[in-house]
Amino acid sequence: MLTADRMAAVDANAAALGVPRKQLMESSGNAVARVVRQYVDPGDRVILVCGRGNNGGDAFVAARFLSDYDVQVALLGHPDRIGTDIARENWAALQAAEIPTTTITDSTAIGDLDLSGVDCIVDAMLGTGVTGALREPAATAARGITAADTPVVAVDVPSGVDADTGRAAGNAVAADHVVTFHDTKPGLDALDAEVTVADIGIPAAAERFVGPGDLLGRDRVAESHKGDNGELLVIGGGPYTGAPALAGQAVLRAGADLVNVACPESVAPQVQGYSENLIVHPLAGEEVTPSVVDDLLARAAGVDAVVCGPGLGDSESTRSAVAAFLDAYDGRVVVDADALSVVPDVDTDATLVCTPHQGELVGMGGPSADDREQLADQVSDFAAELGHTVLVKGTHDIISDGETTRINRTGNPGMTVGGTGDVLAGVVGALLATEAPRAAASVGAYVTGHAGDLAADAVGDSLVATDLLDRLPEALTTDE
Ligand SMILES: NC(=O)C1=CN([C@@H]2O[C@H](COP(=O)(O)OP(=O)(O)OC[C@H]3O[C@@H](n4cnc5c(N)ncnc54)[C@H](O)[C@@H]3O)[C@@H](O)[C@H]2O)[C@H](O)CC1
Ligand SMILES: [K+]
Repeated sequence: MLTADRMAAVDANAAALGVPRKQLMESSGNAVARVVRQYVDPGDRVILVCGRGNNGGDAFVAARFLSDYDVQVALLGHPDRIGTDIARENWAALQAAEIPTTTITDSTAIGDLDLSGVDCIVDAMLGTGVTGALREPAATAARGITAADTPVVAVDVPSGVDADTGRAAGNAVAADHVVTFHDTKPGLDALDAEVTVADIGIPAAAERFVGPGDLLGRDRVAESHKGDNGELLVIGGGPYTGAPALAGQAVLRAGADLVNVACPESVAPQVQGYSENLIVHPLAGEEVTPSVVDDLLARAAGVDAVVCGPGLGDSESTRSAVAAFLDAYDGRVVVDADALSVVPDVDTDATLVCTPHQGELVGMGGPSADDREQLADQVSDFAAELGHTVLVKGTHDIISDGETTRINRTGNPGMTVGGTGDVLAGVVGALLATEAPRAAASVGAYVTGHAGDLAADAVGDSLVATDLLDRLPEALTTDE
């Protein structure tokens, strides 16, 4: 079951894997023609009523697969205003092949659309691109198609229906049969229509591997205010100073608005010294101890997400403090580094994203396996048991919440240098402020690895963690 947004992500991931949308459209059109043939005999009349988007494009392709029939392609709108290159190319192919087409360019001419004597109507006016109620001429055409006493095959979703909800903002086509692509859509269940799910050749990898499609639809709101894109608290430092500073800077580079770094007063000036962009809160003492937990809880109460772990060290007192914090906190937390080992023993209401490398995973009582797919299955079971999202860092990162498991393939051997894990924790934290845990972990791993790949292109083996910070803005943008 895929929502329209997830479908768009999978589609873009397929394109990145070398299966471009035009190829998918070819398979979609073929699949539509296959269903149409169930309703007609050779020589019968088929009319395909098409919109100017890719839904119409699917039907332009279908028309080429229906050469045994008396086919008519009706375009609602002017051919010059076909919205996408791939639909326009398929429209041009119809002209070159002399397949009969008509265009309906204003709302009065829609009355000329003669549906009498037609044996099958293909509804390809609108698919997942619909916004709001059907406008003219589609609204009138939808009434005509529904009123005709003829089998109606809808492409992807009946025009006017929202594929996510099954509802229509205005009128919509009542279809007898819906041919949808790759996977079913939530809104199709509620319809009184037969549904065919057509395999259009999207590789399973487009869903399994995190890709550029996963970055879609997460643009910052144009008129956002300070805080809308997240305020974070990083809890770290003590034996180390660089780790919390890297995590804090990564939070900002990944798009959050504000970052507070709570660290022992002994290292606070040093942490602040790395960057004027960080708001540093000194905690009493030389390491994080149970006596500062109330202070941490008070600071964490006002933020959108917490990153806990970078540079904390693993003293008994620090581990008790982390356990007490997680015990009492109910927000969203990325748990990294030395903080990870306490997770299996705490009973927390917080929503955790744990970011262990394979050694830390074992330290948490988790699995180990050399085979990626075997490890992925085991990580899924481990995450389900833990009740939290787990991101296992490695050559290929494994992300699972126990329900869905994703693999990230960005990144390179140069990233085994110190500090890249702190950057990852900060990036995931920033995303966790505004996104669901699995999405934050998946996109965080992808973006951090991508930043590492961009850095490796520039500096090769000399890569250091701060190189990643500089490349995060580019790694977060998508060409889509
Ligand atoms: N992987 C896939 O899922 C594939 C899907 N394909 C097909 O592509 C459509 C979605 O195409 P898209 O171009 O994004 O949108 P539409 O064709 O549905 O509509 C865009 C078109 O409609 C106009 N419009 C929007 N709202 C309204 C309205 N209320 N009234 C009138 N007109 C409206 C808008 O202005 C645009 O011109 C998907 O459903 C599949 O059929 C491809 O085959 C590739 C693989
Ligand atoms: K449709």
